[in-house]
Order: sequence, then structure tokens, then C-alpha cells
Amino acid sequence: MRQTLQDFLKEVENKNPNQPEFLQAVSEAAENIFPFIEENKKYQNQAILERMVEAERIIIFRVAWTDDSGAIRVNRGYRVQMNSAIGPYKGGLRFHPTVNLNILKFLAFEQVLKNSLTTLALGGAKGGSDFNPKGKSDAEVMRFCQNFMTELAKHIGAQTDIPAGDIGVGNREIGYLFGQYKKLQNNFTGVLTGKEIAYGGSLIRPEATGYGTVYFVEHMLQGQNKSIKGKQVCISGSGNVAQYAAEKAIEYGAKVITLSDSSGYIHDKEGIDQEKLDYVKELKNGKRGRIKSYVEEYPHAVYHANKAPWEEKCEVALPCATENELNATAAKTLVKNGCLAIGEGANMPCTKDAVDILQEAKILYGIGKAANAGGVAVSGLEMSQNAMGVRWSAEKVNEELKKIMKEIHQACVEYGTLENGEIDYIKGANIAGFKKVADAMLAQGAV
Ligand SMILES: NC(=O)c1ccc[n+]([C@@H]2O[C@H](COP(=O)([O-])OP(=O)(O)OC[C@H]3O[C@@H](n4cnc5c(N)ncnc54)[C@H](OP(=O)(O)O)[C@@H]3O)[C@@H](O)[C@H]2O)c1
Ligand SMILES: N[C@@H](CCC(=O)O)C(=O)O
Repeated sequence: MRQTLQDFLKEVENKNPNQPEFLQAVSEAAENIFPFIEENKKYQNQAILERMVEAERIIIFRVAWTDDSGAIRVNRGYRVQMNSAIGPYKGGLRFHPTVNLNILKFLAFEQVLKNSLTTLALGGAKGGSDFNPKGKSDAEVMRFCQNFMTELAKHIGAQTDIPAGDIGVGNREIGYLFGQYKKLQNNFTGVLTGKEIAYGGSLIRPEATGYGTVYFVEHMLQGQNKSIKGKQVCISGSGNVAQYAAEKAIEYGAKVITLSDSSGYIHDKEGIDQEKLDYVKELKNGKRGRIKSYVEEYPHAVYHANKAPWEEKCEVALPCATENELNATAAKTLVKNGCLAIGEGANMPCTKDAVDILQEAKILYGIGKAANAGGVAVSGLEMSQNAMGVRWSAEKVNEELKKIMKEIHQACVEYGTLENGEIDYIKGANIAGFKKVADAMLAQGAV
């Protein structure tokens, strides 16, 4: 008798105790992939899903560094090299106090399917540390990054594993990490993406995740003869993804009314325009300040401490902060307020209950592994430019990004269209992402 989905998930849980987010990510994908395997003989009896939930390699290491007072601090570093069936390991590094193996395994598992959707040859990985860059001086961040890379450098390479940014890792951190890698290896190579232009970065990489999310949402809306133009949009987060999702939404004629951070959200009922967004960029990227300062600059706006923005009325919601930030209560409010579409700029930002409510209400649901794949896709383009020793124009990279997001949307439609004609984007993304990785794994034998 063949294993049931429930048996499979129980086994994953037993092997990975106390890892709820990892289990959440695996369950969400397996619910679609399991029936697909049942329908397709060639994927049966190959333990493909069983192999995919087991990382190829996990590296855990000590990072000792000295703070500005001379005290020695100790953090834990990780790299989860999840799957290399279709290309070298690829995925970001997260520096945040909540980082642990559970979080990084969920992110690495998602990354495998996401990278497969990009149409590029990218395996999946994720890494990071429980180091908190907030409140640290530049010199402390630099010393941490150097010590982190001293170990990580042994396990990565331009053809092996190419890390990039994620929460808490932006171009400052990538610069320090790159500098240390180059010094250790005596090798100037495209071993990281998200680099600054001056030393091999790609134009449009900072913008790519947020822009890509809006391109994806626009494709979903166009499928219903609608557009984001003129729509009221709520965005959570005010970091890299949120800033550029807001920028593209504004450019497309939407009215963006919220941004947030982990302390609360701002509501600007007049809409955040490009000038106000430039202020936010300087506040967050330059001054490393808090979003509540927005209301000092723009007093007509309102700050809501310790709250998420989903209570504001919107037609499009773009969660761009972190995992499980949008719960069932928020989902019910979005439905009640007439929300038409969700575009997940963040990875797994909706709880399982919230997903069920949003899908039940037939809201267009742009799942993260599809909707936010533009960032890693342009990382792939950065790798290509580094390998060729060329720099493409912003226009060319943006056109490539648009093309990739369109292809990802098409893949979701191909594998996610239901008998009644509706599109289940979760199903489409999971199956399309799985198929390519599974085909490569089958071809490469039991490794
Ligand atoms: N960067 C990329 O290319 C990329 C690509 C695909 C997906 N993603 C995903 O997008 C999300 C945001 O990444 P990012 O690169 O924009 O990171 P970031 O620049 O560090 O910004 C993160 C934002 O999320 C907020 N946030 C973090 N934890 C939170 C929490 N527990 N509750 C509420 N807000 C919280 C942060 O606020 P505080 O400042 O208060 O912490 C900040 O505003 C993550 O899920 C990431 O995995 C990123
Ligand atoms: N951390 C990002 C970007 C990864 C990359 O560019 O390698 C993600 O979740 O997709």
C-alpha cells in the first residue's frame, strides 16, 4: 500500500521535531505535489519528495566577533544547501534574532521551488545568523560579517553556492561579506549577488523583488480584465521588498496607503507618492530609522503602534515583511473590505488559516514562491553578467525581469487552472516548481 499524504507529513514531523514553519512550508507544497505524483507514474517509487525535504547539506558554525566595547560576542551561523538538482545552490542570507534551523529550512525548501520557477539554472539554499544588525555600529556589522564569511567561504563558490541578501542583509552586509571572501580566497568572482554596481552588481537587483511582485499581481488582475491602476494598496514592511513594491505600484497608478515595520504601521490616506517614498528610503536605508518617523515628516498621516496594516481598506494587499505576518483575523478583514488580490513579496507571510480564508473567498492569491521570485531571478542575471564580464543596462534587466515574471505567471496558469476555469496559483506554482526539479533528480539517479 502506498504512503498517504498524512503518513508522509507525520514522518517529516517526526524527523524534524519543533520546526513548525518548515512543516508549514512542506505541507503547503506537498498538498499539491502528492496528488500530482499519484497521477504521474514516472515520479512514483522514486522518493523524490522524501529526498526534497532532506537538505543535501547543512553547515552550522560559531561566529565569534568583538563589539565596540571590546567584549567578545558569539552568534550561530548557518547555511542550508537544500537542493542542487537544477543548478548551484542559490538563496539569501538572513541576519535576525529569530533565525534558527527551522526558519532557514523553511526558507531553503521554498527557495528550491521558487528558483525552479524562475526558468534559470538555480538550485536552492538559505543561510544566515541570529545576529541582530539593528543598533550595531558599521564597524560591528563589518566585524561580524568578516567572521561569518571566514567560515562560510569554505562552503560556497561561484559554481557551488551563491548567497545573497534577505532580512537584515542588504548591500552594506553584502559588501563586507564579499570583501572578506575575496581576501580569503584571493579570487574576484561572482560568489555573492546583490553586490553594488562598483564591484560587479546588476542594475535593477535592488528593485527586482518588489517590482517583480507588482508585475505578477498585474498579470493576475489582467486575467480578470482588471489592473492595479487606481486601486488602493496596503503594503507591510518598509525594507527592500516593500520599498520597491511601493515604487512600482505608484508608477502603475495605484494609491499606496500603508508601510510598516515590526513596531507598527503608518497610514497615509492621501497616498504615498514617490517623494514620500524617497523620504522612507532615506529613513530606512540611510538613517536606519523607524517608520513612525514618517508622521513627523507628514503629520496628516497616522501611526498605529504594534499593529499590522491589514485593518485598512484596500483592493490589493502586498505583505512584504516576514513569515506568518498575516493571520486569519487579518484575512477576514481583507475579505470583508473587498480585497481583490494578494501579492506575497515576503516568504510565506500568510498563516495556513489565512490562506484558507483568502482562497475560499476567491481572492487572487499570488503565492510568494511565484510572486517574489523576481529578486532571485535578477540574482541569476547578475551571475550571468559576472560570468560573461559584462554589464547590462537597467532597461535590459528590467525587460528580462518582466519576461520572467510573465513566464512564471504562465506556468502557474498552466499547472493551476482548475476544471471550473479558476486559477489556483498555489497549486500552479508548487507543481510547476516541483516538476523541473523532479525531472532533473530522476535523470541524475538516486543521489
Ligand atoms: N530581499 C530580497 O530580494 C527578497 C526576495 C524574495 C523574498 N524576500 C522576502 O521578503 C521579506 C522582506 O525582506 P527584505 O529583503 O525586504 O528585508 P529587509 O530589507 O530587512 O526589511 C524587512 C522589513 O520587514 C519588517 N519586519 C521584519 N520582521 C518583522 C516582524 N516580525 N513583524 C513585522 N515586520 C517585520 C522589518 O521591520 P524592522 O526594521 O522593524 O525589523 C522591515 O521593515 C522576507 O520575507 C524575505 O525573505 C526578500
Ligand atoms: N532572499 C531572496 C533572494 C535570494 C537571492 O537573490 O539569491 C529570496 O528569498 O528569494
